Amino acid sequence: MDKVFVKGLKTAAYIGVYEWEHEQPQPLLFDLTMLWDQRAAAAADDIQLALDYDSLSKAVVQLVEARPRQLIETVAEEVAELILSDFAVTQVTVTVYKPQAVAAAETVGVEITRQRN
Ligand SMILES: Nc1nc2c(c(=O)[nH]1)N=C([C@H](O)[C@@H](O)CO)CN2
Repeated sequence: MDKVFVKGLKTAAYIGVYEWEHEQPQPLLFDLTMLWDQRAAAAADDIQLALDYDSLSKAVVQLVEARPRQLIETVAEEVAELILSDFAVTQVTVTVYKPQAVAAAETVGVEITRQRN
């Protein structure tokens, strides 16, 4: 199956288990990979038949920045749910990076793959 992807999507999120993490935003980055049959869009050369990575990215940023959360696992699940419900996608892989979480590490994160029921 074909894929549409977004790599390194930047957000500023209130995220973490510590009180101070809810007082200032910190970067959360996302890689998003969606299964998508692109043949109809390519044949018609029509954005209406494509998975629009621009509107999808904007929807993800809006969701992530909307409210504070404790765990990056929660953010990953909510982003996957949004993409499966609001876009005609059957499977999505969401990777969340929290680069400022562990000083000794380049980054930390989680990755999930979810399918539409
Ligand atoms: N599996 C997780 N472990 C941890 C998380 C998390 O979201 N998922 N969060 C924290 C703290 O918020 C940390 O990032 C602060 O530096 C610790 N472990």
